[in-house]
Amino acid sequence: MGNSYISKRLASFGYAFSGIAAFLRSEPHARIHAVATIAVVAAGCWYKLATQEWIWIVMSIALVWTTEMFNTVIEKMMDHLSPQHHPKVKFIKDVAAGAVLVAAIAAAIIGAFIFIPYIF
Ligand SMILES: Nc1ncnc2c1ncn2[C@@H]1O[C@H](COP(=O)(O)OP(=O)(O)OP(=O)(O)O)[C@@H](O)[C@H]1O
Repeated sequence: MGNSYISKRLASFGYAFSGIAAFLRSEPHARIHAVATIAVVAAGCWYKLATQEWIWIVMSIALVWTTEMFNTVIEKMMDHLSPQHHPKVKFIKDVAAGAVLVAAIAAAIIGAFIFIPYIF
């Protein structure tokens, strides 16, 4: 019983990782986020950020990735459930896209607060 519990939990991790891989493979936006993430982490290492600064950077990166992943899920779900044009689908997709924009603006502001003093 213990073994089957652990193997089920491991399988769930496997599905979650394959979800991340599928997101990276299928979505051009995901690859843009991956490049941006690598650039920000490289800059953070270059400027030797403090622990508090890393915490803000990691939270910002996670916020942008999670909102983009949920936005993709909502888009795919609506395309599957309601392929025809509908004002409610427009509202759902636009609000989901707006959530990504809010996260991206917040991440850009946090990035500016952290990196501008190092750069200048
Ligand atoms: N079924 C629909 N009914 C009404 N409006 C829609 C519908 N599908 C898309 N739209 C409108 O088109 C916009 C773009 O939708 P789409 O699903 O192509 O997202 P996208 O941001 O272009 O996605 P991606 O670039 O990741 O493919 C939506 O935000 C919405 O305004």
